[in-house]
Amino acid sequence: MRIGEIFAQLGSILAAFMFMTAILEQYFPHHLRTSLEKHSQKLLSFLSPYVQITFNEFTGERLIRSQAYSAIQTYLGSNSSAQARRLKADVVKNSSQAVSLSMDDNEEVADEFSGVKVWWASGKNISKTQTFSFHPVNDEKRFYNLRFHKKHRKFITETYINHVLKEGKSIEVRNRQRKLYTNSGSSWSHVPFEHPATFQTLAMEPEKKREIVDDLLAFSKAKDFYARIGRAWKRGYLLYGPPGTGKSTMIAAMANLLGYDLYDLELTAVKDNTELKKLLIGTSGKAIIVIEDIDCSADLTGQRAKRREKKELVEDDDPLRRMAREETESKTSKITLSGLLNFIDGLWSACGAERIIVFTTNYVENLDPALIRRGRMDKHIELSYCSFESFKVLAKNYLDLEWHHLFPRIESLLGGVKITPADVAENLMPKTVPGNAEICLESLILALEEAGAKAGLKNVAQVG
Ligand SMILES: Nc1ncnc2c1ncn2[C@@H]1O[C@H](COP(=O)(O)OP(=O)(O)OP(=O)(O)O)[C@@H](O)[C@H]1O
Ligand SMILES: [Mg+2]
Repeated sequence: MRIGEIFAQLGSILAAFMFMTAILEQYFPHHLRTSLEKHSQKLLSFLSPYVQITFNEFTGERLIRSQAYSAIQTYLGSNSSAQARRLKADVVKNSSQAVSLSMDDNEEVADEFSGVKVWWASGKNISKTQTFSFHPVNDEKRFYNLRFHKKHRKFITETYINHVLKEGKSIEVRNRQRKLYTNSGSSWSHVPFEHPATFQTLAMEPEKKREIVDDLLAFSKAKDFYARIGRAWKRGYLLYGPPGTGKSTMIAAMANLLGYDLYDLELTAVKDNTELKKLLIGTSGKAIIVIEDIDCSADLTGQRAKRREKKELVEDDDPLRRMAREETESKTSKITLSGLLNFIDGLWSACGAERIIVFTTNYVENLDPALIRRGRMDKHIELSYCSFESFKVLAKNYLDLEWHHLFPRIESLLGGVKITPADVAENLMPKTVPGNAEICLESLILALEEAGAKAGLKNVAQVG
């Protein structure tokens, strides 16, 4: 058939359709028309081998945006931008992406999963109820239609839809702008979390690094496991080691690896256990809660009492006022170790999921064994002085060097000197523009020799 004939036939079909619609509109009352439409649709779906499932954008009477709809939208994102002819671009709040693309209304894209082909179509209903308002009311209700062959019904409803929702949600998590929370009083305030640290750039022995990464990834995927064994989905890490060995850097790398938010809990700013409770309940899932320098924080009571005494002496010598203040202050219970442990163990279990708590300290030996026993702090990680393996990571990061003729000298010096990765990093910072690797490595060798000489002097003094 020639093109012209095809168009002519299409035209006559369209004309017949319009004629029928006009007749229907004119001679059939509204309710008859609706029932006719319904029956013809039923007939069509009876004859069709395809099944269709609709996912509406808004659910329930309070018109809450459906999580399934937004997960599907995200899931279809890459498919849509590759297949659909008309796309919608949106600036998404709380997302690290500049714009997100989704298919426009009345577009269709195909998807395939485990060899089964399905089609997703987007559409919108415009509500027919017209209410008078000074402000135009947007009554569009969007939806996605999932169409598939009826022989795959079981697979689609039991496996495919779950896969789409899970994948969509995890893409949402990966794309969202993560936050760094800090506490003031009993509330959190936040800024965007933009620390660039990754495990790749963290200087550490490769096997140890691998083990930590595996542990974190296993945790993040273990929702069902934790549910099955009846434990709260949380994990505690204790990072210990001298200043400048990468504890804080590792926490940022953890957050970047898992896509979690960071809550930096400053215990010295928390008034009492009630405030602590509020703060911890106020944290969301997919979060790392960090308490840095726990050895200093555990001694809170003493520090605060001392600080208060000093302040009172300076600020207030009216005995009546001082007595009144002392009375109110003695009423407020302070943070105690048991308050903290309660959360880590018990209360927390009841009020949330997928949380990692990280404690850091420079002096692990000062910590109360009750605080760090396994189950509370599941994994103890020592960050230590710079080894040659760690140095190689830093050399790659800072100088883009895999090997250099000065490396053997540095290796032998590192064997006998304690230097932190922070100090090594400082020496590897470019000193000229453009950077010169040799100058940096020589500056590091000098620093190592000086540190070696100092340590030698100390040893001699000790022996003497
Ligand atoms: N293991 C490491 N890998 C990569 N960089 C590191 C490492 N350790 C330290 N650094 C560098 O040194 C700086 C200080 O490190 P970081 O703040 O992580 O140390 P820290 O162990 O938390 O110290 P502190 O005990 O004083 O809090 C970081 O900005 C980072 O650039
Ligand atoms: Mg730190």
